[in-house]
Order: sequence, then C-alpha cells, then structure tokens
Amino acid sequence: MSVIPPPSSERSAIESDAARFTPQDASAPFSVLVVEDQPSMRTALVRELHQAGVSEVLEAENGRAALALFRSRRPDLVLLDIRLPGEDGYWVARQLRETERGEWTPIIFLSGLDNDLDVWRGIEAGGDDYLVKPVKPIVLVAKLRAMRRLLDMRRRLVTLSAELHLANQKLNEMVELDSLTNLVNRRGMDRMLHAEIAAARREGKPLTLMLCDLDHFKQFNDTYGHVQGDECLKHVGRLLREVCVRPRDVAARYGGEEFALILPNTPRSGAMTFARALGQMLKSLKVRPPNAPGELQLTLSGGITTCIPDEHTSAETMLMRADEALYAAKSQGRNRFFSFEMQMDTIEQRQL
Ligand SMILES: Nc1nc2c(ncn2[C@@H]2O[C@H](COP(=O)(O)OP(=O)(O)OP(=O)(O)O)[C@@H](O)[C@H]2O)c(=O)[nH]1
Repeated sequence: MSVIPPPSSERSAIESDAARFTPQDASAPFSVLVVEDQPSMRTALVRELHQAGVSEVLEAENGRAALALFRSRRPDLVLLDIRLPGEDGYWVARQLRETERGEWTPIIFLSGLDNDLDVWRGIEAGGDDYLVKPVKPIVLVAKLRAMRRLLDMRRRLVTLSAELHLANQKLNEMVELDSLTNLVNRRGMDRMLHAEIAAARREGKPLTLMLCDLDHFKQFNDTYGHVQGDECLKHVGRLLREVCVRPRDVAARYGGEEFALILPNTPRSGAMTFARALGQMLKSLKVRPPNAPGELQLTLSGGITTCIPDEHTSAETMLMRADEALYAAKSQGRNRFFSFEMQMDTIEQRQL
C-alpha cells in the first residue's frame, strides 16, 4: 500500500500554499508519531510528512513501541494504524489518553477500509479523526492543518486559563488585603479566624485572639492630621507583621485604628508574654510628624482571649471576649493588654 499522489488539479494547489501544512509559522517545530506496521506505507507517510514541513517524524511499528516513544518524546500529533501486530490501534489510543492526564495530543486513525465501524470505534477509543488508506497527500496535509489549528487554540486556551487562574488568585488576595497597611483586612481575618478555630478544635490546641487599639489616636489625628495618622497606622502594621514570626500567626487590620492578631497554638501565659514583648517593641517605635515638637511614643491597648475551642466556640464569641478585654485594658489606664480568661492585664501580671 502506498500514499496516493493527488490528481494534477489538486497537485497544483498542493504545490502552492497548501503543500505545506505550516505556511504561516514554519519555524514552530511540530512532531508527528507514525504508528504503522507496514514498512512501505510507513516510509511513504514519513516522506509526505517531511515534504509537508513537519519538523520531526517519529516511527513505531507496533503499539508498545508507539507508547514508549510517546512517553519519551511527546509528539504533537499521532497517526495511528488500527490494525497492528499485538495490541491494536484502539488499545494504543486508550493508553495514550491515559498517559496524557489532562493534556491533549490529536490522534488520527489510519483505517484500511472506509469502514464506519472502524471510525466509530476509533473515536470511542479517544481518536480525533481518521484517514483512509492509501492516504492522499492533500487530505493528509489538510487534516494536519486542522489538527494543528485545534492544538494551537487549545494551547492558547490553556495559557489563558492559567493566566486567569493567577489573576483570580491575585484578586482574591487583594480582596482580603488592607491597602494602607498591607495587612490582611477584616474580611480575610474573619475567614482565617474561622479556619483557625476549626483547626484548634480538631487539634485540641489553644488559640489566642488579640484585638489591639492605638491609644488616644483621635487626639493624634486632630493634632497632626490624618496623613500623619495614616503613617502611624503603617508603622504599627509593619511592627505587627514583624512580631508574627510563626508561619500561622496572622496580623490583620480589623478596622480604623484597630488591629487583630490570630495566634494559633498559643496558651494564655504565652499570649501575655507575647503582649508584653509587643509593648516593648512598640517602645522602640518613635514617630515624628513634621509639626510635632519632638519624637512621639505610640502605645497600644489590647484585649486577649485564649481557649481550646469546643463546639460552642465561634469567631463571634472570641471577638466579643477580646473586645470586652480591650475595653478593660482601656479603662484600666491604656498601654496594656488584658486577658479575658485570666481577668488580669500585663502590668498586673508583671507585678506578681
Ligand atoms: N489617620 C487615620 N485615622 C483613622 C483611620 N481609621 C480611624 N481613624 C481615627 O482613629 C480615631 C479613633 O478614635 P477613638 O475611637 O476615639 O479612639 P482613641 O482616640 O484612640 O481613644 P482610645 O482608643 O480610647 O485610646 C478617630 O479619630 C478616627 O478618625 C485611618 O484609616 N486613618
């Protein structure tokens, strides 16, 4: 069996633009795996493919060799004979599809007869098209072009969908980010707090939530202006991010001049130690608005709640407790952290 040359009318067309299957982008490499057991047929196909401008043609005479070549070389397209010694073309097509896992390589079956059942079974096995042997070069080139077009389209779609996925990821991150401080915003914090409560419940580990609020910030704003106030919030945001050294610790801007810290696996005593360290670090943070007489010292008050969550623990109850503790820290003189569970603030604890 050989490749039939096209009639003269077709030949003139082939000899012009249609003769090559990649006239627009001949530089892009394209490889084809020919799986055909008859040497004369295989040689003729290989020749036609080279003439059509295919950059690499791989050859296999049986299914197993085809599969090995496919795995190692990943051709762009497969021309697959149905009747092969040993495993037939349908088996090969199924194996190729399994090997791909989410990828797609066009498979064109080569059928001896114009047999409808062959076509149906070929498509069922994962084939995309078929060619009747002996193969006419003009039809071969046309099908290669069509498949390449589909392949290019699919690749563009895959690239676009990866870009879209990345953009979505970025968007999701942005939706949960506070633009002034670059900390997680209230929305992100709510989601993370829910997740950490569930994790701590599962693991039976203590979870700490701290709400921190700048002291006398209204006065600061009124005296030095909102822009300087914003600068302050940025400094504090940076400090809170620095203080969250464990990978699962989260610093968030809860709103206005209020911040929240989620500290997984942190017991009550650890939370108080953390709060005192935070207060110490804040002491080294001096701000100097242009219209201020000198350096200014910022202070924070904080409410702490710590628990090993059970089925009654919710984000709302934890936030309520932290808020109540924050109120106590403010009423007891500010510049301190109050623990809801210990009913004690960091200054009282230090004096014990
Ligand atoms: N610059 C700036 N100020 C903000 C922002 N969000 C909230 N504020 C200000 O923070 C101040 C909070 O004031 P208050 O709630 O009275 O609290 P405070 O003056 O810090 O008093 P205490 O909390 O009791 O110590 C208000 O003046 C708000 O306008 C912000 O994004 N930027």
